[in-house]
Amino acid sequence: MADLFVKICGLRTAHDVDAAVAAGADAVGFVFAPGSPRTVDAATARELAARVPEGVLTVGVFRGQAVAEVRRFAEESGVRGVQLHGEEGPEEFEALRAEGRTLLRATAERVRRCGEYGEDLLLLDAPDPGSGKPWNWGAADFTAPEGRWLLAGGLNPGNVRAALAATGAWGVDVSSGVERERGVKSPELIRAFVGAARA
Ligand SMILES: O=C(O)c1ccccc1N[C@@H]1O[C@H](COP(=O)(O)O)[C@@H](O)[C@H]1O
Repeated sequence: MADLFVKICGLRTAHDVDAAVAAGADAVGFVFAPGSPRTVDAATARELAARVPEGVLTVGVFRGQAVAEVRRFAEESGVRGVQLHGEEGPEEFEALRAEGRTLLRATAERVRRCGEYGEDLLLLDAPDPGSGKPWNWGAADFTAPEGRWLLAGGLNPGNVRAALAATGAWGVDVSSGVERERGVKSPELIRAFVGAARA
């Protein structure tokens, strides 16, 4: 599955970014949501994003933050994508769309298709994002949404193939599963994850 879209999230150092890009990630994420062991400030994200080649999408990750704050972080860091994990509705997506960024809508709801809120990519995640806990994507009654959607939540090099086989996801997103300890990425696990996802 050569075209599988892979996003590596929660990067905090130049080393992390270089490892994700070298492994072949399509997108890299910087967490701006407060309270995460992966949270970075806008200036750090700007430095990290500057290392990322044009063809790789840089994404700012937010949870329950006001549009004005999302906009400020996005502008200050220069990320080209915005991932929202809160209760945002179509109005917030519409407001952010005006800035021309790629919009990712992250949800634990059973959403039927990508694009209902004007998002470019839909992200089906666990109720507790960034926890590394899988959700029941393997359940018999799971119905994949239509369109471009990413599976996230508790993925790792050991389970990503099974997750893709069970769901048929268009892409995958990982954070905890490529860390050697909470908040600390492992280049080896990043490589192993991308390799397994695209095997
Ligand atoms: O990574 C975080 O700490 C985080 C905080 C707030 C919102 C989202 C966060 N991460 C996102 O969670 C999923 C999957 O994480 P995991 O692989 O289960 O750890 C991914 O989309 C991250 O972007």
